[in-house]
Amino acid sequence: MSNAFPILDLRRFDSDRAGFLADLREAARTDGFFYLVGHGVPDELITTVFSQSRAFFDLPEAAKLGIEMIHSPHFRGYTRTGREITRGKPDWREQIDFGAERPALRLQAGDPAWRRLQGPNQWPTELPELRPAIETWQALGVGIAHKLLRAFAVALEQPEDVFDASFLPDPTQQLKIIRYPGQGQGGGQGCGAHKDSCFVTLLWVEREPGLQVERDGRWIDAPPIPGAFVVNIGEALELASNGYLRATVHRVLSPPAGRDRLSVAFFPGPRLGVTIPLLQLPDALAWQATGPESDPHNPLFYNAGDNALKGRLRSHPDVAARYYADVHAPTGEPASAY
Ligand SMILES: O=C(O)CCC(=O)C(=O)O
Ligand SMILES: [Fe+2]
Repeated sequence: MSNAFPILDLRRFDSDRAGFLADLREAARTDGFFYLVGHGVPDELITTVFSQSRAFFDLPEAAKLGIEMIHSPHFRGYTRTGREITRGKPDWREQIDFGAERPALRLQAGDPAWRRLQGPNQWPTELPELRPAIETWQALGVGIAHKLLRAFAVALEQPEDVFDASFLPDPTQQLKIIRYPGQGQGGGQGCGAHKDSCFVTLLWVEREPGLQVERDGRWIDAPPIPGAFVVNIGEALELASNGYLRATVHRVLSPPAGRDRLSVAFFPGPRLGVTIPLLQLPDALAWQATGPESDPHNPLFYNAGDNALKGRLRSHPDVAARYYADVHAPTGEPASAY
């Protein structure tokens, strides 16, 4: 059976730019999901990250809880199965969230709440090899994302560096290592339907299928392809392109009983302080840019920090309650109502 989503080779951005951009534009305008090869991430790094991830998830629960996210106002650390919430329901997955390793910002009264997002990670001391591997993955992922952003810029008939000032030198670098237990242990919703808030998501799935993409009200399977990232457009690109590019809703089903599913999801996003630029598209494209989707359950914000924080507060109500009890949605509701 052929794949529902195209396979793009990133090397063609240099060797066959016109052809690559035509394929990218087509992929971006249809589902906003594609597979990416020619990305340059070495096999050994992938093997190390998955073997270290598995070793972490195999640790006794008490050890994993030593780095639980509730200890971090920056939404870093371990989340137990069933603790993360999507569309109001628990996700049947356990994970560690990492971000860019930076010191927490000095906060003053009246500072915007998103300034609390920056800070250090929580690394498991039992697995010293995990940290350098994740940091290498983040660095390579930023390079891939930067190249993709340049490609999207040209595809949108913009200056090639139009996103650079919103991304570099200190992009948002959220990365999750995730384990989905098999059905029968409470599973079903591995991860509920959602959009990602970043520019583009670079997802690597170890081997199990389960990811599904919404197309015209139906769910289309996006199984892993060996050697390829699954790439999808995030809300920041939807906002920048006034909806010409769409962040597509997707979800993950729990694997069958007796199996589990590991993935590494990297969400390179705009720098926290920036306003996501609203691009002036040429007329030929602008008529198809009908504005970002207006969804009362998922307001989109041009302020990158507000948009990133929205997703974190909604997904981790326990962390939100502990460190962000003072934060309210623009409508005046508590943040949990986002
Ligand atoms: O694990 C996956 O396959 C995708 C996870 C995902 O969509 C997310 O965490 O945003
Ligand atoms: Fe996602």
